[in-house]
Amino acid sequence: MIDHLTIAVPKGALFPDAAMRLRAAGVDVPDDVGRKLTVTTADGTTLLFLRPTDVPAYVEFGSADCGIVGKDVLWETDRNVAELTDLGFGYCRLVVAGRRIDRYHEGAPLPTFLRVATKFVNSAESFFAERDLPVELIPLHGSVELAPLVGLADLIVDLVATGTTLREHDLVVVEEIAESTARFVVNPVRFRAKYAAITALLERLASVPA
Ligand SMILES: Nc1ncnc2c1ncn2[C@@H]1O[C@H](COP(=O)(O)OP(=O)(O)OP(=O)(O)O)[C@@H](O)[C@H]1O
Ligand SMILES: O=P(O)(O)OC[C@H]1O[C@H](OP(=O)(O)OP(=O)(O)O)[C@H](O)[C@@H]1O
Repeated sequence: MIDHLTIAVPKGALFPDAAMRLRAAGVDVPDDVGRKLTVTTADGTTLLFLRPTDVPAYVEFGSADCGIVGKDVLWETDRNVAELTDLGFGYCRLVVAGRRIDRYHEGAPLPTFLRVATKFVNSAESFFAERDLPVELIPLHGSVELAPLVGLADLIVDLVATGTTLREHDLVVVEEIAESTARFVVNPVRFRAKYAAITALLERLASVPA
């Protein structure tokens, strides 16, 4: 009997490359997801279209057998999913950034009690803790670059891809924390239960160049 897979597919920035890669691996992903939540393809594969940060939850609880998600999301989650491969696309860097005018990137002393705005609370906390820098983290959900411009924070920790958003707001990278790309993740129990179907998909995904 063939095991049909349910795959968690990220919407947003990762969707075009994730869809292209899945199609090259033989999964019939629609071009336009629009407001669709899920589709089942002709070969019986079910696709769930999710906010990227929700992918690990759907995979851990087994609502999806496997999925695609940015490494940056995995840094921030305690969800029990197994990362099987680096898919290579969705490259971006998690960085500490600040206002050019503050010259932190040129070694200007940081305020004693730094305020740092970010969506990446765990990564930021570990980064500053390793450097013994006391910080007050301000968790935000988006438009993080605004925080230093209006005095909410001294620094931000955020993703940078092209660098356009930083440049347009006269912000600069102070330090790089890590690099992120999209990963193929699985539910560890489902991996054993649907080993043949998941490894076949993994091999097809991994054989397509990024
Ligand atoms: N320039 C970029 N900026 C942000 N994320 C990027 C970029 N390039 C690639 N990515 C990847 O895309 C993912 C974010 O996608 P997107 O911006 O669509 O979601 P989001 O709205 O920030 O997330 P969510 O809705 O889950 O909070 C990141 O997790 C990262 O892996
Ligand atoms: O270096 P760039 O190519 O300019 O990309 C970086 C921007 O993209 C992301 O924002 P996103 O579009 O996910 O919006 P949000 O974080 O404000 O939700 C990230 O948080 C930066 O703002």
